[in-house]
Amino acid sequence: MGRMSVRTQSPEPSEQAAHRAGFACFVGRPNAGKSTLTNALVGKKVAITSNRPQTTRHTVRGIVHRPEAQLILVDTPGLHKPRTLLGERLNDVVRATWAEVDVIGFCLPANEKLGPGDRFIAKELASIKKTPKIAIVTKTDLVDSKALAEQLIAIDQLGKELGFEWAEIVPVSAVGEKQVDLLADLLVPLLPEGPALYPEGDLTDEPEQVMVAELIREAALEGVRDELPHSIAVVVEEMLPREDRPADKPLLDIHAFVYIERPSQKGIIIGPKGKRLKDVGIKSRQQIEALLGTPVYLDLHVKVAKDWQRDPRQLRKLGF
Ligand SMILES: Nc1nc2c(ncn2[C@@H]2O[C@H](COP(=O)(O)OP(=O)(O)OP(=O)(O)O)[C@@H](O)[C@H]2O)c(=O)[nH]1
Repeated sequence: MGRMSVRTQSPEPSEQAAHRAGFACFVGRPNAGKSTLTNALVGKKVAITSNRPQTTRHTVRGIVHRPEAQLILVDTPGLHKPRTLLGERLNDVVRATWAEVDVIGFCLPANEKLGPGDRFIAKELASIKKTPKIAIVTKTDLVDSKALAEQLIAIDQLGKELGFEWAEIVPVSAVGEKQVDLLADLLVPLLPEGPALYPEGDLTDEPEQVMVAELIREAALEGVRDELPHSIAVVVEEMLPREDRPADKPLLDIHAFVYIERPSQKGIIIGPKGKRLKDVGIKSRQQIEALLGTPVYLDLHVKVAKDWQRDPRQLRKLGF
């Protein structure tokens, strides 16, 4: 076996390191732990996580502010074998993102053997020559040290097979809060020198409407993912402060549509006597209020957008 550098310690900071700022994105199979890792690095919930694949439809950025650097995380949807027009568009978005960032973090769960899905992504990565690639072994809390060592070797080997060297191979656990800071330490030197690109305190520049839509979508999918895996889209039509409210009692009116593909799915979303939709409304309203820090009146409507995953006009309307 040739040289393999697996990091468990931070590099020594040099005396007067120049300020750096730039973009990183995490790629990897669905469920690889990208969103959870983004949240762990940023320290606040900005991306939506779930235990089911492909919830990260939109590019969500989290920003790590440090005295010596600003690391902007771009969370892309998972690259996957396209079966629909939506799938193809998503893959285009992913590749465009990869070509623009300063460093790519390839997330591979420690507890799952490398598979065809990983190789598919790794091959695509290999074609993006100039961007440094860090292999991030996620969920290390789920395996013992022997299994972890085997995974590290397999990942090193994968890079060699495809003709490139990982800039680093870093084992992390976002849930166990292990080596997450180290990962940031290793990403920062790969960023270009330059001033901060965002004001301190900014955690995300994702338009609020998109984040609100994601929260509603997440709540709407809760418990019915098996029945409606990828058939829900949420569009926030309007977000306006209610007029004539006293300054100390503001209210934000939010009108949103939950799109489903078929009329038969309406019952699943709405539930008996509308109870389920009501619960979805209550749950997502609480999260939106926490996110935006203001009381919210949430108005949800369910609409059928037939086969929206295949129709370019619908896709545009839904922001793809
Ligand atoms: N034990 C453990 N579980 C983790 C860790 N990181 C993520 N998970 C779990 O793995 C599942 C997937 O994590 P996500 O962060 O949603 O994965 P993702 O790659 O963003 O998934 P997509 O949005 O589907 O692409 C969730 O159930 C997480 O709780 C970790 O460090 N340890």
